[in-house]
Amino acid sequence: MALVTNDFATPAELTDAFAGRILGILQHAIVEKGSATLVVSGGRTPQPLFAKLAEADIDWSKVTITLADDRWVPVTDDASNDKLVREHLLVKKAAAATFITLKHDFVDAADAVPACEAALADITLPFDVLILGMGEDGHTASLFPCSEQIAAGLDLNSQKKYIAVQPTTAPHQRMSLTLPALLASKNIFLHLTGQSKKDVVLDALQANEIDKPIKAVLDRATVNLMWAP
Ligand SMILES: O=C(O)[C@H](O)[C@@H](O)[C@H](O)[C@H](O)COP(=O)(O)O
Repeated sequence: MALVTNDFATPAELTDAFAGRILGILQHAIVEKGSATLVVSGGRTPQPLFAKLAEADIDWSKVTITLADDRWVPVTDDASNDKLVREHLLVKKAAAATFITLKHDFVDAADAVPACEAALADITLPFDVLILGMGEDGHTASLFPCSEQIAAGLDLNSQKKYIAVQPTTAPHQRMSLTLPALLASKNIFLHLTGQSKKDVVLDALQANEIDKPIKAVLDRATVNLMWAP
């Protein structure tokens, strides 16, 4: 499919423009169908974007927000994406949004997959907005190339929306949307800063095989790269 590159001079300019893009899509979805869905990723990159979105004056009560993935840690743990979203996105005006957590009360993430599937059952796919991040290893969401679960996570025939992942190059068990679930999105954004990550994306585009999970998304969807140095 296609990579649409949107380069910005600074992360601040990226944040402002990206927030505007997202809010426009959400607002259109609310007007068109009375609701909107936003899937966000965790990590460090999205925090300024979350702060910008949280201040926006749209009808957040019509928006459902969930995570592309989470670390299998208590939601009080600083590594938790659930905590990140609750502290930086579900505040101010965006506090009125509905949030679907991935973190259920199971010791092992694998035991929580049915609960995650059930929690998402009432959401009509495709998602309106999906925001992906990426690691230097080309992982996206928690589809890690190092994990034993990567083939299952990238299986386009999977009927599952979630998969429990045990990366070997990153801490914590993870819960992640599967590739087919990620691709069930009307607008897919890849939110990156720094030249090295951009180079990973450009190399993945040129690669002949899917050696990096991000390529599985790039090959099958129109991805809007939102990038700043
Ligand atoms: O749980 C996570 O860590 C994310 O969902 C993951 O996919 C993230 O987007 C990348 O690892 C980039 O993270 P940074 O923005 O911190 O570089």
